[in-house]
Amino acid sequence: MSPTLLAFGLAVLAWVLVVGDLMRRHRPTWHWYLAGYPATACRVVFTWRKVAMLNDLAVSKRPPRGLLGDVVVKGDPLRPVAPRISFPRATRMGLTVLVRLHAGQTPATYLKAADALVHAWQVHAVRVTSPERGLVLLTATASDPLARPGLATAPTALLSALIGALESGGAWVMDLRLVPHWLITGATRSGKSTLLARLITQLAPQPVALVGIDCKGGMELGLFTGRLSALATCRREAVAILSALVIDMQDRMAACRSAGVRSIWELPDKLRPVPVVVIIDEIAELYLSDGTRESKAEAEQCSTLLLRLAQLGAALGLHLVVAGQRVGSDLGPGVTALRAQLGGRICHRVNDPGTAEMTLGDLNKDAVAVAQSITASEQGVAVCTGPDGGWSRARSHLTTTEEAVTTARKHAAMAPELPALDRALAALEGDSK
Ligand SMILES: Nc1ncnc2c1ncn2[C@@H]1O[C@H](COP(=O)(O)OP(=O)(O)OP(=O)(O)O)[C@@H](O)[C@H]1O
Repeated sequence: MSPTLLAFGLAVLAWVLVVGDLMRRHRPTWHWYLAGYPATACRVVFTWRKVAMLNDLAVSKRPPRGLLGDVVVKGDPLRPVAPRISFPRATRMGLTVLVRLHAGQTPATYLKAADALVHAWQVHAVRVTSPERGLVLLTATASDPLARPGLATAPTALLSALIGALESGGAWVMDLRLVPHWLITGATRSGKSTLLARLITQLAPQPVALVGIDCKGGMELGLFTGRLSALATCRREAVAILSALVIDMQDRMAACRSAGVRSIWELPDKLRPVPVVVIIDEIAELYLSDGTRESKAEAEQCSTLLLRLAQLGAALGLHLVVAGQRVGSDLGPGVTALRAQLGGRICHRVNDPGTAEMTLGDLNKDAVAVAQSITASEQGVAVCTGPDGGWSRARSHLTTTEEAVTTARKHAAMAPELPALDRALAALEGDSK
């Protein structure tokens, strides 16, 4: 090889590794394609064999036991071969590598090695999926796309809300027609109320009744009073509202039965009752009791009513969005049963592993670990489940208090009247006088 060619080759390599690395750290997308990607791709290709060996991804073609005379000898055979990989393919946020599994390997081995890959490739995260039997797809993201998420867009649809951006750069959408009930958890200041505010501002312009249950004295959901069809600010009011909703649910059932349909969506437009979304901020307030008989009875009533709504409400246009700092079976016997009915899950930063496990553990174990790694500075970042059963990191769009109040005022006239709920709240006032 001529010295000029060699010098040119070395210069290109140096540019890719040094400049590329700098740009990768502070990149907009074009920098990533231009420089960050070549540097990371080189790192993937050149480190693959070593990383595979150190993380037990490489397998020797020789058997781990052999005959020495009449003696069977066991041990690690020499020269393990790293699995074959495709050339790293650039994506907007990072790169992907397809790995062909050795016979006998499963994606679980690669899941365990994901952390090692993050360090070896110097990227923000590596996700492991298996798009096809025998193949594993390693998706590396160069830097955290949720640090400054772009404004994602999504088509508008009834009962569908654009919440924010997914780690993949796509839109984070909560579609209540697809997933009727949701559980949202997160420690204090993790972004739950902001997410609820975003949900309400998205649903506010739609022909949907919004009912708030905020037993923290209505401090969070009180901002939306104008657009809410009813608001409960203490557990007594919550019981009244939930009881009225259960009666309304029975009326809806009767309407479906007499029309010979199985859900309100099959009813003709004129007969279809308005969909209702019940938003609960701080579920613990509904379940905790101070030990008195009255308080215990109230908590049990709440638990039963919520469970009934969750079990039967989906087809009848009654949806639950339940948020809480901590969700565990210690809150009450009904909590685990309710959780099973809340198919959509969103887990912000949590203080105890139990809450992350309770929110995501029954759906996906890897998601629990990722939720636990969310830091206090990542407000609004959460792990959310998708309609396909998968999960993703995501960040809600920041909805300011002013924005929330303005939207609620603007669409106040759209709030459908729910006379049964008004009557139930008025009866309570009458009783207390
Ligand atoms: N998506 C987001 N992007 C940026 N900042 C956010 C986002 N969501 C929330 N924050 C910031 O985090 C702060 C706390 O959020 P929020 O009040 O929603 O937390 P919370 O979980 O409801 O807390 P608490 O349980 O104490 O009410 C907000 O004031 C806001 O500044």
